[in-house]
Amino acid sequence: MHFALLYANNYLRDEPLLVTVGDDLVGELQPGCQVLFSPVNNTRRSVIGYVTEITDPPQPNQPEGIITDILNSGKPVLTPITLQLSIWIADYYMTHPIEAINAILPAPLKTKVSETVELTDFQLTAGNNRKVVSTSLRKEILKLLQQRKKLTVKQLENQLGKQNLYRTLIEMERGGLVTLKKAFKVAKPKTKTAYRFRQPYMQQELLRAPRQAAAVKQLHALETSWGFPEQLGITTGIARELVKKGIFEPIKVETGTEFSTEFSESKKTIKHLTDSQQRVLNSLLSGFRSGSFATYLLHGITGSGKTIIYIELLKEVLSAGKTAIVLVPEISLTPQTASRFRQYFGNDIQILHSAMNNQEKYNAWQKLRSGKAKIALGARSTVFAPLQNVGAIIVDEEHDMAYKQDRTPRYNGRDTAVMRAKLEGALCVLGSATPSFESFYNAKSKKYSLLTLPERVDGATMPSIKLIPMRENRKVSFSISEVLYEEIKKRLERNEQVILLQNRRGFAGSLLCLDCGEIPTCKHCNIPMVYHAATRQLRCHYCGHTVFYLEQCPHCSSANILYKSSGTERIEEELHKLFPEEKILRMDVDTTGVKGAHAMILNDFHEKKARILLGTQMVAKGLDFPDVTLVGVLMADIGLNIPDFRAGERLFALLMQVAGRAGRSKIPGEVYLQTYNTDNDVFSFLLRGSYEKYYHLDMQARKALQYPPYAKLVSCEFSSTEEDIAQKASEEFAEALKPHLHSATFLVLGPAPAGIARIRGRYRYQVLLKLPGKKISADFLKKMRYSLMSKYSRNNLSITIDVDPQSMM
Ligand SMILES: Nc1ncnc2c1ncn2[C@@H]1O[C@H](COP(=O)(O)OP(=O)(O)OP(=O)(O)O)[C@@H](O)[C@H]1O
Ligand SMILES: [Zn+2]
Repeated sequence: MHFALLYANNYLRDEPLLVTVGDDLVGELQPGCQVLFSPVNNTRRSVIGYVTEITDPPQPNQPEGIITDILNSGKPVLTPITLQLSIWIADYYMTHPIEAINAILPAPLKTKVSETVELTDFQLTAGNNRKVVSTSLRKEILKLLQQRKKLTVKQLENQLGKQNLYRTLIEMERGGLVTLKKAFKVAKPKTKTAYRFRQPYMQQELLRAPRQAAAVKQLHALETSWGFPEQLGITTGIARELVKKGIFEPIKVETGTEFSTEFSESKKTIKHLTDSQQRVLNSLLSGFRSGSFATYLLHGITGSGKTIIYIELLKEVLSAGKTAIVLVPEISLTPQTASRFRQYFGNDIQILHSAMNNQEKYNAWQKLRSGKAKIALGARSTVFAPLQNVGAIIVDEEHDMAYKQDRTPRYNGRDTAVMRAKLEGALCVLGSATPSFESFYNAKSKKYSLLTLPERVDGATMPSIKLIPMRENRKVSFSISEVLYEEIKKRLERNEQVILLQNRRGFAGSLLCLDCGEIPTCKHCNIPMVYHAATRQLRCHYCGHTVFYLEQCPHCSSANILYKSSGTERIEEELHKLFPEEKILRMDVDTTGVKGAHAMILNDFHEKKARILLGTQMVAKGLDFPDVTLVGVLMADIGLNIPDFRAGERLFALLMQVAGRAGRSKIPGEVYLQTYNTDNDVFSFLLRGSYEKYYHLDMQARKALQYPPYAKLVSCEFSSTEEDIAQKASEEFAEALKPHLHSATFLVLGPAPAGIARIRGRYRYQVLLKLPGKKISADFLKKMRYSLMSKYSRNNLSITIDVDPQSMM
């Protein structure tokens, strides 16, 4: 008898299951293989599992089932290193190994979609290779395939009345007779009807119906050549009227955000690296050549030319016969970076993004697994790319919050990258103009090697930053000061470009009644709702709940409403009034909901089809446009009010990043921040351009209060549809913890209702653990979790443990 250890779906355990291996599979099976196994007591059920070890001789335990087949052509789906990584994730982030494995593998690999079998050309032309076709079973299979060309494994099994054919098929594949692969039904992309002008728009067209006229005007103003009825402020009925009149025509537009490679930029040849770039590259290259694990933090100011250093490093990695991983925060937001890498590496690079369909994802994964592509570039989960022999892992914009996954397993892609590099014996490079304070601390304490690029390339200088105190300055519109207005005007006169940032949409558009003080809040989520003028609706940004809004207080009917801070949409209107001739590009969640929208907006800006780009945080990320000479932040204080100890760090980074979009070539840039509280430390250090001084200041506060990096945080969330259960469970948890931890080395905060006390009808309580001594037994926490969950299983209790939480709302 032969045995193996495996983790299986639906078995939420920390220890692997012991199973027997069918005799015919011995020799095929390797650690990392995806298999089907049948539990002892239910041989008809088959569950997908992942083998971690082949053990022989047997252990004293009773086997819990038998492996009946191997999937994925018998090739392991986990490399020895991604297998180790899954165990590390499970341990560090306090989840189960099977959950970590399921996070590592892309969806199409985990589906029950049966693999299909096809004859190869070789088989059709070269005649039969006697050795391989010798058994009658194989002959039967070939005969069936000759009739039907392509069959799923299941169909073959049914037709032949046999089970577990994989083993045989794998051998036939090896003999070159058939190929096995998964084929997915490609779902038709979702589309929605939009409208565009049938003929080029002509001003003289007189429309008496005011709504139709407004819609025509609105469509003219949009950055896209088409618009959905709600963007045009009309019903589908009115849109059809316009179609009848021959003014509009309907088109189908694909919805869903998708990365588009349509961002086109001609390849820039960089003749030689600057001295600083060369110095940094040399350090990285010698680190790489030494062949051992090391982590570098590349602190290069905005516009210092980090991308080309990554590219030069990767060239060396590939020529040494190794592979590499590049992580970016959100791929749709950085089409420019992705396209630059592609220009250099062509087919050697595989870009991964969440909007690929299953077939594309599956193909991309196989390409990396087989070594046909040597570089994987993508967001967070790309850290799990099935590459072997990884020589370098690059984490661009390493400070970005998007690296943290906000569902189980709650891993941080950046930290996982460092761990994977360690397991691979590879080089890890974390790059940013505003490193996370944790990473900077690690560099200061010599855990990482610090490399700096202190100046911009090509003689460009850092932009100058100025504050506009809003209380003392005249405004030309609700959200724009006279000073900023004049500066924008100056840039337009010189045909330069402007980027305007309005921070965070969740806070923009909030309402307050100046008569009764009412703030409309979502009845499900207990958070303020946001006003959307286009649809005249209030919307909850957590659960999507909407209500109609008539620009008056729902409580006392007063029309005296304060729009606490304006959303990008409202600012766009103000800009239209101030600069009626100017085309304005707006980039926020509303304008980027359709396929390729980010790239489209950025392309337009790149080609100078518009000179003003207005947006949320999206406009702060990595954009590199030489003609941008002015950056304006409309309410620079927003962001400081988030209940989070990292609020200062985050706002500092955001403002520094957005400021860094200005003056990236010969013409110097200027940055204006409209503020309400000019005394804040964030602003004073920003004016001095002193990232490091602000870091030291913030570190003092963190040290005093024992926040990371001085302590490790673990946040435990208790939620239930019954409020008292969530509260009771969290109290019991906190009580049970106390005797096990010594007050010198830990702190338990709470329980308290979470920042957002209710989401989708569930009440949430939080217990926050600060662990200066770093370690708490994961086993202990997990056991408490299980026992509480089973105690309150009838009350719908769920407990989420978040290690190193990034946001505690
Ligand atoms: N040695 C060089 N000579 C001339 N131009 C260069 C050189 N190195 C980089 N550049 C150009 O400088 C610009 C800025 O480079 P890059 O976008 O890599 O900056 P970055 O460090 O990533 O900045 P940010 O952190 O703001 O995104 C790019 O247009 C790039 O092509
Ligand atoms: Zn809601």
